[in-house]
Amino acid sequence: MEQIARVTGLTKEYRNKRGIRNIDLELRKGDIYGLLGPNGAGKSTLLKIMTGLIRPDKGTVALFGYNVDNEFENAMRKVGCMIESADFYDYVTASQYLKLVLNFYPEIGLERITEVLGYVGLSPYAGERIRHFSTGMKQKLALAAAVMPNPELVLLDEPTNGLDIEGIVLFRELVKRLSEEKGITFLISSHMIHELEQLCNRVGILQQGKLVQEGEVSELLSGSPSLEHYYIEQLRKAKEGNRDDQPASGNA
Ligand SMILES: Nc1ncnc2c1ncn2[C@@H]1O[C@H](COP(=O)(O)OP(=O)(O)OP(=O)(O)O)[C@@H](O)[C@H]1O
Repeated sequence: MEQIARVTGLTKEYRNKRGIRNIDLELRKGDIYGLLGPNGAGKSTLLKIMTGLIRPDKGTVALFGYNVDNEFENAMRKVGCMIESADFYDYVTASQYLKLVLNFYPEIGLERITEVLGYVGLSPYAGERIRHFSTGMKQKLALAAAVMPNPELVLLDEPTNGLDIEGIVLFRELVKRLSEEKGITFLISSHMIHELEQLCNRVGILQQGKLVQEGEVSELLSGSPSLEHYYIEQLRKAKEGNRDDQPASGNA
């Protein structure tokens, strides 16, 4: 299976000694990979390094075979992302905002704006100022921007935060559709285990900055009644293992 992303020995320690430690991770074409972990486990840190927003102390990230650190433009060419809650110029409308995003992609026509607004269910609000949007609507707009360049890899940090039930279902259907129809590979961080169980083919569990477990959802579920059950079990084991270990690198 074609390799889309390769993370090797990734380590980032903030001044407070927290962060992530020695993460290895691989994304293969077509994966919908769920990154699970409690608050402070290191999910955002990992995604920020993968998209070049912060630099690691050690380790490398290769996207499509290009190193994010020194071949950034090539590495990011086929990547869409939504990292932490999106900040917008809130005096512009949804369409105007997406038009600004299009400035980064001169090869893409204006008709794509209508298309991506339709994907996320925001067509009726295309002409409305973002200032009047709810949190969930902003999340949807950020997702629309992430898929704008027809990416082959999409990295999403807590994408369902602030979404209502309908929004969550719509999001799930959208990811599944983009995965099936366009073959897009996804890395999605979330606390929402049930969401990831229904959506992902593979998951990794981050705990206190370390990737303590990963695998195919179908395999993990063969020995557990649910992903939630499996997840809680893994966190418990990791905590027990940590008692005799070094001071934790995360605060989870
Ligand atoms: N800029 C920073 N300076 C110092 N510590 C930080 C910084 N950013 C994150 N941390 C710490 O690093 C650890 C990992 O944080 P991170 O935001 O990556 O976790 P997370 O898994 O995304 O958490 P959440 O689910 O709460 O968003 C936490 O202990 C956090 O307090």
